[in-house]
Amino acid sequence: MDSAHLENDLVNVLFTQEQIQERLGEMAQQIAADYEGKDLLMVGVLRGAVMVMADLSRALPRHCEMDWMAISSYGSGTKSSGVVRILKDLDTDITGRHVLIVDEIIDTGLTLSWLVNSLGSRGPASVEIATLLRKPEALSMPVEPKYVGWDIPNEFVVGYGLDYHEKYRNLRDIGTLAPHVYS
Ligand SMILES: O=P(O)(O)OC[C@H]1O[C@H](OP(=O)(O)OP(=O)(O)O)[C@H](O)[C@@H]1O
Ligand SMILES: Nc1nc2[nH]cnc2c(=O)[nH]1
Repeated sequence: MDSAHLENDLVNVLFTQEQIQERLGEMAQQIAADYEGKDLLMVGVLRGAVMVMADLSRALPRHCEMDWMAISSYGSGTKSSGVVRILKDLDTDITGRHVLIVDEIIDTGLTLSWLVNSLGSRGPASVEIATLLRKPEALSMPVEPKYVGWDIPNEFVVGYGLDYHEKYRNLRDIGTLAPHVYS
């Protein structure tokens, strides 16, 4: 599959790579201001958050540490159920640390509300969330990301870390897939 083919599978580009970098730059400025004088541990949620973590952290004009978690949500079909299992835990002791969870999308909100509770029980100084995208369903969940790139409609999106059957994560833009991909 060449890159031209990859781009052609998008029916609608929601955010271009330029828009994504600009928005992440704005979020980074806000994060830098909010965490001034504090240590900052950014926790990426594998695998989709790899791109956001790479670009958001490099847009930060300050030091930060990074760690990663891999979690799996169980549910029927493609829906998350909120029953979460840790596949890879943090290597860092977060007691007394300022933790910023970095993810690319909050959909139902189940995964991150579980993760905030889980990390919150380890005695951190604070736990906040930065997500590039948020879908409407998450607004009715007890999960309040401090930093949100964009609120988007309830559509399945791919690119910039977001996959469809593990493909399209390496697209630079974010968009919706053409119907022929699903058939
Ligand atoms: O708000 P929710 O409905 O719980 O969904 C959000 C989760 O879904 C995505 O991960 P996914 O399970 O697709 O795994 P991936 O990062 O490995 O692609 C995303 O990174 C969040 O962790
Ligand atoms: N690729 C992808 N993964 C998701 N996980 C939760 N919502 C989405 C979405 O819209 N796209």
